[in-house]
Amino acid sequence: MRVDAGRWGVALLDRTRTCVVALCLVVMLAPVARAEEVAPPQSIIVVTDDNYPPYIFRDQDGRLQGILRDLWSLWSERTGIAVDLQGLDWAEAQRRMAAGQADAIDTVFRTEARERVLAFSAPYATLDVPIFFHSDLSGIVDVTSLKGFTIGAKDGDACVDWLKARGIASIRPYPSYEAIIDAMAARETLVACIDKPPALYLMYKKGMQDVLRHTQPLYSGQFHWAVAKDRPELMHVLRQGFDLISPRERQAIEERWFGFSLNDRVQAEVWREMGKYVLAVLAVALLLLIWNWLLRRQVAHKTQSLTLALDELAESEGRFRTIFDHVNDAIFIHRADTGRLLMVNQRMRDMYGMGDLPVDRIDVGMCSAGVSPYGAAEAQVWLRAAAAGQPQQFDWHARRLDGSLFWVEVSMRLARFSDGQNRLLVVVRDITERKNAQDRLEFMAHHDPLTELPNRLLLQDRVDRAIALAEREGRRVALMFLDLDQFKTVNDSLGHAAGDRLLKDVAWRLRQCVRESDTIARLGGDEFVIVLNAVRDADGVVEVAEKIHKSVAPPITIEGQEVTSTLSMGIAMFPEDGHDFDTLMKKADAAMYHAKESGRSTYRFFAARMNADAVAHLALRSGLHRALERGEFQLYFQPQVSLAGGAVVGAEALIRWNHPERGLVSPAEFIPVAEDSGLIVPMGDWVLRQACRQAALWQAGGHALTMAVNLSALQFRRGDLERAVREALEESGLAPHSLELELTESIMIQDHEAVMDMTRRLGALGVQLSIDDFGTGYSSMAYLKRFAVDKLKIDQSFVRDVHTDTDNAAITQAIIQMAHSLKLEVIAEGVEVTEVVEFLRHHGCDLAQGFLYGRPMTAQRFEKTVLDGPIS
Ligand SMILES: Nc1nc2c(ncn2[C@@H]2O[C@@H]3COP(=O)(O)O[C@H]4[C@@H](O)[C@H](n5cnc6c(=O)[nH]c(N)nc65)O[C@@H]4COP(=O)(O)O[C@H]3[C@H]2O)c(=O)[nH]1
Repeated sequence: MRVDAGRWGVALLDRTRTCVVALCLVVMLAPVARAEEVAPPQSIIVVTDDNYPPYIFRDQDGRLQGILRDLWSLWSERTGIAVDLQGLDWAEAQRRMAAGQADAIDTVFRTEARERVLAFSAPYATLDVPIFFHSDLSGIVDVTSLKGFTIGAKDGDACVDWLKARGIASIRPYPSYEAIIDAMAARETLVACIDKPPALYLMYKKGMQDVLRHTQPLYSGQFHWAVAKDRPELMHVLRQGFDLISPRERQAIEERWFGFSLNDRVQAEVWREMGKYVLAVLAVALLLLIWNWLLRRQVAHKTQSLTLALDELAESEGRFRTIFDHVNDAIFIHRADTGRLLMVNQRMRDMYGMGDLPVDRIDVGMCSAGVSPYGAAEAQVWLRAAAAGQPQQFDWHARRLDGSLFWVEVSMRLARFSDGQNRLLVVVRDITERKNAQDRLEFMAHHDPLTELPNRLLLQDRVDRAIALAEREGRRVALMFLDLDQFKTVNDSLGHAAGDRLLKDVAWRLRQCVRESDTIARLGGDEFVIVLNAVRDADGVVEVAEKIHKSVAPPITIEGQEVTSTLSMGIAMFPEDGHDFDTLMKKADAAMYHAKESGRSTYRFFAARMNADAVAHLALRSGLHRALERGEFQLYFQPQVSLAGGAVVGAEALIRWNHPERGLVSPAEFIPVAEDSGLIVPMGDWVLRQACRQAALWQAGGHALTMAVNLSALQFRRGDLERAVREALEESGLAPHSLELELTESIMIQDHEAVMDMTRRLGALGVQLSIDDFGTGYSSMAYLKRFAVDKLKIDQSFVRDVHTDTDNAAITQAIIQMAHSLKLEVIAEGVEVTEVVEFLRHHGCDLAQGFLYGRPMTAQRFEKTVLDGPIS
């Protein structure tokens, strides 16, 4: 209700004001009319565009509607002058105005042409004229960008003149703005020049706000109404009439058609446009914010990852460094071109004694022995191959920074680094121990471990070379085969350690006798070979042989014993005796045996006969093996006589070999061979059984004889001597005290404890023990006391000439006295003449044995000549 009352109030106020204004207009116009004598018109014709919504347009019924219709109605109402407002096609409206068929024209822009004929009111609306275009087009921003397009425009519109004035001729005319908008909706026209207010109005009406866009205004036009220039009184009337319409009324009319004032509408449009921009800007800002946030998150993430990676890298670097420094091998990286080291591990520093020396002050050359065959030339070959991508592995003679040398195994390969540079990665292993072991093995393969002299293998090589050289130079080579005469005795009596010492001493002495270029080799046992290179003749060889004899002659002391060693030498010459190693060796060996047979401690050159002897010697060795099986051995017996009464009280069993071809062979020839081959043990057992059996037979025949049997050192060491003796006694039934075992001095002084034990056990069996060949070995009272021996046998070398040789007489006498002081019986062997018997009797010797009483003989002969016939 209050609202209605308000409206009514306003209407009443307006009507009152209108009456006042009309009255004033009459008052005001009266003097004018009087002055010009022109009466105000009763009615006026106003032509206008009929299609410029919302200013003026026709509704569905064809009636004019719009702001201008309402304004002119109000004007008519205020002035009392009827207004025939004619909405026409704009061109027609202009034509009628020009033809004087209308009093005023509205919705007209002010142009120069029009100013010439029309008088214009003040502008009442400012209208932008932009280009409208489909939103899917781009690049349309100003008039120049319109070229190539057909521009839609309302026929007779100011825009047509404006475009043409700017060279745009391709214009499609439409009867109204609505027709243009419809044509654009149908995409018949894509671009059009339309005044902005009707365009926006029509787009809004047809829901095409999003279909079309527009440029900045090409220009701005202003709406006027106008009258013919020659009708100022009419202009005056019209102006006064409009002055009667208040701005508020005008605004109310505009709001009614726009819904709000045109300016507000434009403002809203601006705000809407701005809003779009603001939204777009906000959206962009938001996107930027999100992007920024995402970027920050990504950066944070990356930073974290990077930190982690750096930590891992540092940790990995630490781990790498720990491993790098603690591996057992030295590792270094160096430049292949300059050899300069770039990186070394701790092991490398330790191995090469680098200390804290900066790595860039070391090059690989400083780490190499640099001596052939490991010199710079070889290194270059390996370095080049490794730099070409072929991994290399080789042994290298390395040098510590203090100059000392050692052996390494080097593995070298190309390493490509991230900086694109190629380096060599080198792993070095200290192989000094392995190398030394290899060298030692190599040495051992070619040398005798005891004396470190070349062995047979190396000897052969040296002989071959010496022969080749001598052949070229027309010279000779001497091959000397040496054998130590007493080695066996020393070895058996003083033990292996003593034997070894003797061999080493002899080796040392031999070295003093020959030139560096000559070769001394040890073949094993007591055999040595000397090769004299490039000798002129046999005289030179003789000189060396004598030098050698002199050199080995001085005795050496081993385990408190003075040992004198002599050598037997056989010499073969190239080219006379052979052209190859084997031949020369055989011949030198044969010559050596010949030297031995010739009395030892001498040398012999090879002669054809020696070869035959050597062959015979070999045959002896092999024949001996078969002799026992074939029953080729036989025992001979030599009588032992009591010097006091002249009775035969015993016999010594002496072995003989009835060789099928050679006849009787002396034990002096085959016993050493049997000892060498070990055959002496079964042979000794056989002798024991035979001798006991024979003694028992003789005893059974009424001859109370003791039976003396020789024992070899080997029987003591290897044979089960006690068992053999017991069995022989048991088998034969001989009383143990009738068996006398002859031991040599050399047996007595070997492995004391074992020998003492054995002699005690033999003694316990009840057998007698005597020492054979007393005086030739290491005659010592000490062991005579310790061993439970019963008898001494003075060696025949003293006895034989005791009547003529005072020295031997003195020795024999001393032995007899000493033996008796120890309560031992004494027997002298080698008694050949009665003078010796007298001497022995005179000095109290108990027994005698020798050719004087009978040579060794068969059992039958012994019975016939000794047992059955008295011995004088
Ligand atoms: N010039 C000369 N010589 C005399 C005289 N009286 C004895 N002979 C010899 O002197 C050697 C004594 O034996 P042997 O010293 O034990 O020396 C023995 C002994 O060591 C060894 N032998 C002999 N038979 C055996 C044996 O059955 N077993 C062992 N292990 N060795 C034996 O062979 C060596 C040599 O034996 P045979 O040639 O039989 O030589 C015997 C004997 O023929 C003499 O008045 N003048």
